[in-house]
Amino acid sequence: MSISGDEMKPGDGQEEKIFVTVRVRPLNAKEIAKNDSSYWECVSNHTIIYKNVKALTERSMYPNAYTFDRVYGHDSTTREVYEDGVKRIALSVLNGFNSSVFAYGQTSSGKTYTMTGITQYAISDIFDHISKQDDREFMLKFSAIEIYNECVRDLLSADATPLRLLDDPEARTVVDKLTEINLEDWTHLMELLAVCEAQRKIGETSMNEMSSRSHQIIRLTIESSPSEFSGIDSASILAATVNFIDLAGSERASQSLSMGKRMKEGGHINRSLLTLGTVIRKLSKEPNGHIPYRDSKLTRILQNSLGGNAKTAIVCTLSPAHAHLEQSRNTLLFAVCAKEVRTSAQINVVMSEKALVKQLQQEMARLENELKNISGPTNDSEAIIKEKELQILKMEQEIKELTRERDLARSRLDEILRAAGVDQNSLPWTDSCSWDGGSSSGHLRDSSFDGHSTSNTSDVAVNVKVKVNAPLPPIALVNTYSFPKNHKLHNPNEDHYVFDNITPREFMNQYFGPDPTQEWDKTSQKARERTDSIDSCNEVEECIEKDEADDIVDDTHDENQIEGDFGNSHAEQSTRSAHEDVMETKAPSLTRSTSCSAVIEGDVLSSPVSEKNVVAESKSESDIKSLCRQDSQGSTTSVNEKEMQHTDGDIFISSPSSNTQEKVMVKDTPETIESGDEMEGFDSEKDWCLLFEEQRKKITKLWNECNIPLLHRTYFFLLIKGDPSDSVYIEVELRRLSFLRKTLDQVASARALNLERAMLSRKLLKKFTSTERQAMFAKWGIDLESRNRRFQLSQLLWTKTDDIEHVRDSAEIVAKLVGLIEPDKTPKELFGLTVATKQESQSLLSAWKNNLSLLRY
Ligand SMILES: Nc1ncnc2c1ncn2[C@@H]1O[C@H](COP(=O)(O)OP(=O)(O)OP(=O)(O)O)[C@@H](O)[C@H]1O
Repeated sequence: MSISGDEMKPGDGQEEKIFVTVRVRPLNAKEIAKNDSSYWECVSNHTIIYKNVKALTERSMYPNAYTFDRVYGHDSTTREVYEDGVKRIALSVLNGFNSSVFAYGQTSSGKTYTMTGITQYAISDIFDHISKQDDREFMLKFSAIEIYNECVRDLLSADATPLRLLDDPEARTVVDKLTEINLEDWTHLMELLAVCEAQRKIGETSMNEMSSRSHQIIRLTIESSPSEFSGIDSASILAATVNFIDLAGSERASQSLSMGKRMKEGGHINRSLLTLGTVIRKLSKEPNGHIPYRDSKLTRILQNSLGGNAKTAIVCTLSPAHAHLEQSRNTLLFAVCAKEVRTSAQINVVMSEKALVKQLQQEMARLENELKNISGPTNDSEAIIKEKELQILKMEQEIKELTRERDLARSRLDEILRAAGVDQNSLPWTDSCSWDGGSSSGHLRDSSFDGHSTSNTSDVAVNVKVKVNAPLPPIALVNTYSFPKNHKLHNPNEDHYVFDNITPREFMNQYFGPDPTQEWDKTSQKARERTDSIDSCNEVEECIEKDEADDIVDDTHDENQIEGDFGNSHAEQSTRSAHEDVMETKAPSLTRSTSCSAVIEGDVLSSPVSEKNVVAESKSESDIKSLCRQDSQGSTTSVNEKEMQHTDGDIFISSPSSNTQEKVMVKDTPETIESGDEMEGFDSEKDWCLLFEEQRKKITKLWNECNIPLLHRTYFFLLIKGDPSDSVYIEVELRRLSFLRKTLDQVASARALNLERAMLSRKLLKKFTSTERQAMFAKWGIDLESRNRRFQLSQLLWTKTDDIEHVRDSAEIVAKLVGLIEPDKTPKELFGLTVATKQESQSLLSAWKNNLSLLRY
């Protein structure tokens, strides 16, 4: 491949000096006729001297000897000039290097003569070289311009319109709209050269009958690529140009005798050559300084050849005539400067246009991928589909989980109701289609949850383990529970209602009122803490009137009673301990009614049942004839062992065993207990004892079942004296506990049901967008800020979505029915839900349309 041994890799700049040769033509006929003689002699291949003896003896400002890369005398041939060095430069184009060969010299010095030969030799060699290359494919493009009077003209075009010079991105000057012809063969070349010669401005001067009046540049662009990659778009190619430049000759107007047009031409020629000389001089002296390439069209076009990416050879032609000595010396001075100029040629590897497009496309694809990685999929529809698919999977998992939770909740509720003896067939959820027909649904429809506040149970403790004695009507499960009046909605926003991630218990508390049982454990714990510490018995102290002088009660017997009758082990211990401490350290006197009131009206229990009413309905204490108390060992102690005294309405109980007295104030009882009537209403003391034991067991059992705190048990214990007068308090306690157990059972059942429904309805509502929900609620007149409305909504949705597997379909159907879905959109598009077919959707729709009325109030 290598033509001249200039094998280089792309990008490796090869810096080298311009190859400068000097050629002296022979004397022409006119010069011979004038007896002129040649004083220039090439004394070697590199040195030329001025051999005029007279001149050698003169003190001249010009040197007499000049050395260049090659010098040629008058007898040299153009072939020799070409072969010795110019050829290497010119043919480097075949290796991908830009190259330039141009002739510089005064008019009629032989520039055209020399360059014509060099151009043809070089192109001939190029053809010859290409013909020998089997492994590469070549393409030659031929173009030609002339610079005439500072105008660029296309020599291959009949249009004489000057062409513009443009700067490409790599700061190279290109000729705009220049004709480029694919060179086919030698004959084609000759034709083109002939065209150029015919087009070029040539004029007759006194010095040259065929004087070139313009600078001519013939450009050959050679592109080559390996044959194995021929036709492959991605193959890279070598592309370089070789310029053959025949400059116009400098001339002296006095010598050329030019006038008018020729004088003008000469002026342009000289100016452009002067600029060329300045550029060469500066490049040789100050290559890094400012180089005035743009001062002329010639230097602009030759910029790359003179100081850029090219290999350059200059042939300086001399006229041997003595008459042209000054111009010859100027030419030699130009040559001297030129040989110091360095260029830096590098292989030009360019992409084919198709390869370039393909490379750009690949780069675009890469950038798009990077963009996707940064901003996610650009295809919105694909992203939405993927998101919806994920939502479907998540929803299906939620449905499964919800189904499991519902089944668990239902089984627990069934268990409770079964234990309570409730007819489960009468419950509303047992028949999802009984909205209109079933009595339970009728209750639901008519129920007003705000208006059925039968009891304030917010402070009632509950641990639902009891079974109710009578079947509870289904509606009662709902109606007996009402929202505490002081309950505030934390956030009435319906989205919050639907999407908050609160737990079921928090959810119920927030939207259906606080769980009346939730504070109970705290209260119970609080009670334990209070009874565990004497210092914390403030409430007891409030109930005790201190009277250190008298009214000391011997509580030894009572302790035994607590242990045996009313306390569990913990209660026995803690209560006794507290009571002992109270008795020992403070010697309190107990105010019976105050203590009872504290228990009834205090923070432990607050029953809507009036104690006075209960007492009024109870058996009169005066009817109780006798009573007894049973100690922990089962022995009985007669009430007669105590002496009861009445003073100003106070009852003092004396215990023989302790010689202490207990002062009991009875304020709320309808009547005071008369001494001597203790056994009234009882056949015998034994009857009282049996009754007392029976009631004691009931109370103890209810205390445990209702998880009554120890504080209350302690207070109640302190009320009990062991005589028939206790029956009033025992009766009250039993009624209160029974009511409590029943109420809490109802509350628990209602809450369990409501929770289940609320959670399911919330699940259903989540199928809709916020806008859809708001439109739906607005259409149905549902105000979520109303607790009642919200509850009704949950009941409605519950009824419509009894089967959890239908929740999803219900969401779609409901949306369709309220006209929220655009007719041409499938539910899947709107909700991302899995509905197998459109037919399935339509069948579901028609099925639900039949129950359209059910969806409206
Ligand atoms: N080396 C040479 N041997 C024989 N004849 C030559 C040689 N060089 C030039 N000539 C002849 O000299 C004449 C002028 O040459 P040429 O036209 O090439 O000069 P030029 O430098 O191109 O002049 P111009 O600048 O005016 O165009 C021509 O007739 C040409 O044939």
